Amino acid sequence: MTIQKHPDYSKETERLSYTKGYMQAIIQLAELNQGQHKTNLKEAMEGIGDSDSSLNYTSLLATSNFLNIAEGELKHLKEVLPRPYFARINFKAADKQEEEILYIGKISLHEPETQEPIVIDWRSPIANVYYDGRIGDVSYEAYGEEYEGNLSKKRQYKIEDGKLLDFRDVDLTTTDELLQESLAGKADHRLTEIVSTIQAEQNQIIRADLNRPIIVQGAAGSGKTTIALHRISYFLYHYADSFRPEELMIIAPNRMFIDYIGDVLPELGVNRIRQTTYIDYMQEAIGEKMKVRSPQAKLIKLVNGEWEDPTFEKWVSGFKGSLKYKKLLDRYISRIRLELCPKDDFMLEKYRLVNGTKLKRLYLTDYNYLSFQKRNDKIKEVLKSHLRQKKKMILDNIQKKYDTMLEQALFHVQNKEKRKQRVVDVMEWKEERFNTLQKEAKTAVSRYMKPLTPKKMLTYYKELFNDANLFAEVSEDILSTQQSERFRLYQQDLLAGKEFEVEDLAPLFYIKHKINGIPKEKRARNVVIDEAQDYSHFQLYALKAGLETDMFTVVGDLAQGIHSYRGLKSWKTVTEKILPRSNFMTLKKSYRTTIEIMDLANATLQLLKQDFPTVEPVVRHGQKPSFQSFEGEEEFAASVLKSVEESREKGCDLIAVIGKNDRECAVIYELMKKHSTEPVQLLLEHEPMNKGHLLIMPSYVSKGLEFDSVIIACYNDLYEQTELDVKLLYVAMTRAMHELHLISPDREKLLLHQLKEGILRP
Ligand SMILES: Nc1ncnc2c1ncn2[C@@H]1O[C@H](COP(=O)(O)OP(=O)(O)OP(=O)(O)O)[C@@H](O)[C@H]1O
Repeated sequence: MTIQKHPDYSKETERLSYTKGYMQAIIQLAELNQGQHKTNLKEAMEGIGDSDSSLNYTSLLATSNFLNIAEGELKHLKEVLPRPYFARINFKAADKQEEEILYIGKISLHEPETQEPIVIDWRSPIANVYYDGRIGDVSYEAYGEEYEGNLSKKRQYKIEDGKLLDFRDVDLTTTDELLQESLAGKADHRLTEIVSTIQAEQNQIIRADLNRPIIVQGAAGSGKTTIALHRISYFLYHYADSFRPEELMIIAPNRMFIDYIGDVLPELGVNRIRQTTYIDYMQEAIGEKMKVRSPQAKLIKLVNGEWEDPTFEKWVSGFKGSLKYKKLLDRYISRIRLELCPKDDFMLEKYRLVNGTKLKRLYLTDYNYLSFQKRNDKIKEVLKSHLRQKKKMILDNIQKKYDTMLEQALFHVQNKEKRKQRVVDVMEWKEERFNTLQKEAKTAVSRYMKPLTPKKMLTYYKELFNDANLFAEVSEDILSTQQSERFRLYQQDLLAGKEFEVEDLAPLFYIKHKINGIPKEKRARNVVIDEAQDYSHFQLYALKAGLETDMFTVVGDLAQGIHSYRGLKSWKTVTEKILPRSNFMTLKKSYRTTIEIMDLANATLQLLKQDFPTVEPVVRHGQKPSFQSFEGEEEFAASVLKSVEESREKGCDLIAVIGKNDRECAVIYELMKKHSTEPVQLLLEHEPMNKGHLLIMPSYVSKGLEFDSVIIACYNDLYEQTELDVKLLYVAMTRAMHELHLISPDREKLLLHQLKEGILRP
């Protein structure tokens, strides 16, 4: 049946043009308001969207005043105009007679007079029943109360450029066709908003308790990044009155990611939030000029097999990311605290102004919650205030003493000459005494505070490794004597070269927090961390401590943990020790990849010792992955080109050739430049992609990205059955949305020989 023949078609088209007319009117009015042309409003109104009688002048005027729209909102309204809503629900609240028809879109609009909703926002409490509720009896929560009702219809619309193209009702029996259609789309629309097709398991995460941290373990392609961004939008909607977007910070793995998400956030009505990478943020917050080695440097060396002693190098990274290292630093910080803590009495000449014990107590107990620098500032204030009060008293006493002396001179010295001399002397002594005291008083506080002022934070970090005895003491029963000394020398050597590893940033940030405090303007109240499996325990802990909040949204996938030598191997410590208030949730379905590709990726994952759950692809079929072997350069190039051609024929735009490492990719790139007729781009870092080019990149660079078609090419550097190689292969496979091709000298080089028959195309 064509949609035009649907009995509701004309009602639906009328509704659409009514909504659009209303929105257009508001847009024009808001623009008029903004232009301060209110005087001619009435004339200007003539001819505006008057197709519907309800758009009368008064109602619009009220709306325009009521909606004295901010520029950003107006822009958003214009953006949603071509698709004012995407779904509707028929809902009868338990306490009402009438069923309501509610249209769901990306903004909310109400009739100003009747307050009847024209469109409700997807983030509003009642919209939850669209995402969560099945047809029938449902409930939703709003402002702490539970509301019940009956959902009799869920209808989805396909509206493009303001035209109604299709609509269909969703119930228990129909699969979600809109989702299917959306997933069949192209990769260059990646990370668009998915408000119309959010799935129940994803909805639960978006709407999970906003006052608690959340940790999401989500399979590759399960929508972690997408869902994190939607949760931000949901959060800001709910706390619009009490939370400024600037107080929310997304920490993305690299700049490329920020470009990606940069497109989606405005579509979700989210502006002005902070977006940064871990390294950028750390450097900014630490506030010292530092040379930090590339975060990929270690991994690349590891993948290329270039480490002299990989076991030790991995151990160093692991240790620096562990809470044991935090414990070691805590001991060191404790010593610094004692060094900086006031002990002596605060004196002005022979006068004791403040008792040392009191100052010590203030520092160690009362100001315990503050950084050392801030405690220092407070102590300084205490000293200054005591000095101010007591100086006057001391000066008065001196004054009295000399007055008495003067009196004695005047009345008891008989000899005139002697008396005169005595008076002059007393006056001079007094002045001298006053001057000395004043001078003393001027510098008393700074003299007292000088030895208590913290050194530069980087100096402290370096000193820790330069002093063998000190390090041995603070590492006692944390590291063995041998480990301790080897680690100390490693660090000493590293820092002598004025370089830091990424793993040093969390310790430095933590020390800065304890010693100087992280400046308020650098802190955030709510933090979103993507690709969290690449973070270490200490990184997460330090962020929580330094930002002084546990309001974190942490999303990641342990199966893609290619940095697990420094990162997480399980979520246990994070949920139990670092973010104990958190909700832990999982996403098991993959929305990116076809069943056939996911079968292969799952089988590859099973080669690992660690037991990762099988990822369930949503029902979307495609071709089985292909495998081609080759002999020699010519055959290799021909195989890649054949895969590219096949993918292009299937309509794939974004195609990536993924090699194991940068070495391999450089070779493939040269070969492709020679043989391919299309332009080729080599991506060794996270840099902007030239869409329309054939992209060549190492497996670790592909993490977090997605392509219509992926060609995994193994020319020289084979994948071995190690944890890292299997994960790299898994990451590469799960980048594919529609097509996957594998090329290597033989199956073994891609670990395919271990897989059961039938997974690959014959
Ligand atoms: N409910 C949905 N409706 C439509 N598309 C979706 C939905 N959920 C996820 N997707 C799509 O699935 C793809 C994967 O999403 P996303 O990149 O957020 O996943 P991820 O879990 O972060 O992946 P990875 O860990 O592999 O990088 C994207 O193209 C996204 O648009």
